[in-house]
Amino acid sequence: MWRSVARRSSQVRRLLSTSAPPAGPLATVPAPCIVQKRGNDILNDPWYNKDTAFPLTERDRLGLRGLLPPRVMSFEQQYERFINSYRSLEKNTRGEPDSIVALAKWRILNRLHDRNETLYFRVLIDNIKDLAPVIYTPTVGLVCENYSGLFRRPRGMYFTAKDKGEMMSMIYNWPQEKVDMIVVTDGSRILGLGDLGVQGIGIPIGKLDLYVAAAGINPQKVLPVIIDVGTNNEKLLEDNLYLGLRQPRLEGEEYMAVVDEFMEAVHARWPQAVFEDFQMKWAFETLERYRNRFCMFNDDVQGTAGVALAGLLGAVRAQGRPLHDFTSQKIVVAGAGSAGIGVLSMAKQEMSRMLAKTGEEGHNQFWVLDKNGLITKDRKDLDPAVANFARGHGPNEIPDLHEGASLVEVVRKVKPHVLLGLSGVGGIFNEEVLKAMKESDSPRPAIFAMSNPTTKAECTPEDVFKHVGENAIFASGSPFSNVSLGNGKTGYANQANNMYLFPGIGLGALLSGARHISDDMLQAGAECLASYITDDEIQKGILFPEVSSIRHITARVGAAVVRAAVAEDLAEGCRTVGPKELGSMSESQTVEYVARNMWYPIYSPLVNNK
Ligand SMILES: NC(=O)c1ccc[n+]([C@@H]2O[C@H](COP(=O)([O-])OP(=O)(O)OC[C@H]3O[C@@H](n4cnc5c(N)ncnc54)[C@H](O)[C@@H]3O)[C@@H](O)[C@H]2O)c1
Ligand SMILES: O=C(O)C[C@H](O)C(=O)O
Ligand SMILES: [Mg+2]
Repeated sequence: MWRSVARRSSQVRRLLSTSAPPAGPLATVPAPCIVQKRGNDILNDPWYNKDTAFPLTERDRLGLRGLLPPRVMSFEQQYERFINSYRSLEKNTRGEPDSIVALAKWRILNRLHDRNETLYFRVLIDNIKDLAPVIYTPTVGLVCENYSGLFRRPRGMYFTAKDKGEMMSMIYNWPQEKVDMIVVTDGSRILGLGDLGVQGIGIPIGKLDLYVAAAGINPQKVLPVIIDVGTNNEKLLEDNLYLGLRQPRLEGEEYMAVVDEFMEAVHARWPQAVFEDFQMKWAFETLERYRNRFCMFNDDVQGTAGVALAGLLGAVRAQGRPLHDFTSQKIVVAGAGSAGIGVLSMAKQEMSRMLAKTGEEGHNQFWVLDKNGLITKDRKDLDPAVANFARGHGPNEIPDLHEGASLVEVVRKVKPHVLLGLSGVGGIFNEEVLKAMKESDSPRPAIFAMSNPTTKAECTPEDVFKHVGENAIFASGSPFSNVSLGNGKTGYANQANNMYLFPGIGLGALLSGARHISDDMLQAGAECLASYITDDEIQKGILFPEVSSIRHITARVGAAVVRAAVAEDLAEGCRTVGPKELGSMSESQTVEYVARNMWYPIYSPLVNNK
């Protein structure tokens, strides 16, 4: 794989330097947009509303004369006005508790989202590094926790256990003819915050904001969905203001029947869905059940796996070793849930692929812990997905590492190259554990604290560089600031979040017209991400690109996914571009094709058709 990564990486760099960045508008004169509405109905529709930027001719044409103040502002002026208010808010809330500031920022953005989508997404795209933490992790976690109190307007669709038998007709209540991307949760495991019931809808909303900002999915064609089958969160059940079904979660066949009906209903109208933040048992069950029947993937299992794999390969490069040495890296994973097992499965697959090329035999390179400590074959009632990684009693085992051993014991004895956390428990990579990582067999011990939101991160970058040393490599699921190490040196706080992959996987699947999303398509996306970072950056401890380049990355990941779909004969083409044409595109032409199809927020002239 390394050769293909290196080749791809040089092509990607060439493309970056020679072609226009996919972040900007591709046509200077936007195509007109036909609207069926007039007057106030347009002003109240965030998809068409331009606020004070409606030109006079359009105000006449659309019955808006007199409904707006007379001065016509430009898009740029509106943009500046919003950014100024946002910066004032930052200034005025300085010194307030973090959660107050975060929610104030979310509110001002959410109000813009509700009012004027074009301006909202331009603000988001141009300031993605600053704003991703507001619309996505960590603030999205806070928003979900407080959703019932924050609720002002609905967004997306709410399917519940009480809608059984009605979903097929309900799906036609959604006003848009076409939907390209659906993100759905059942609210059962929201980030590391547990069961938040209906309030989990904040996650599909936040993820779809990223689909628009990073992948250029048209915001008129996205659909956030919550499937509310109740909640087992006692606090919510007792809360009078809770907006979801006040009943315990459906389980077993009753649960599956609701999700099955939703999938059939949604599929009757639109093709693509992404599953997000389902508790482990349902994450795996629904993935197995639907992945070959529908064009869907589970982002926590599969998106996370690809991002982690890119990081793990980066950690090998940082040690100055050939990629093949990945097969002998010792990896300790804290968390045997949907994300942890997803990562382990993909990493194991990658190791097997590498070993198959040289005909070598591999060993179990993973030590996995859950809330009861190290998982061994002595563990009773092991989930089959987890059992694959349980430690045994063979000659390759480290003596004395018993069932249920603590994290610090495991790290001390294994001396892993990588310590990866997907436990949802904040702070478990404590001083003792990190000091044990100092004895790692790697010259660049890597610590991935991937749990979200920030409060659930297994450790902070400060702790890592202090206790493990300056040569350590750090990545986290939620954003942290880099650490100044003195002597002008920087300890990089990478963000290892599935946001680097899910937009590209979705976009690639859409633009290839893939019937379903295969392992090869996912692997191609992960390899593309891994190749994005140069050797110089890797040496500095940079494993993932800046969030500000997410649109560039997504165009390339999307193209890699398209090409993998074509290679596997899964691509049926999209709109006027058929499978044959997709197959004849070179790598750079595929990137251009993907970039060309990314929506970009500019005001289109509106033409009334009523
Ligand atoms: N960075 C990313 O892109 C990304 C992607 C997906 C999930 N996540 C995060 O990963 C976390 C877990 O997600 P999930 O879907 O796997 O959840 P899950 O509930 O399915 O799994 C959590 C696992 O952690 C284990 N665990 C609990 N306490 C532990 C401890 N003290 N030590 C070791 N293991 C412990 C549990 O037993 C379980 O196996 C969440 O915080 C989520 O936000 C991050
Ligand atoms: O939502 C995120 O930030 C990443 C991931 O999907 C998670 O569940 O934590
Ligand atoms: Mg998730």
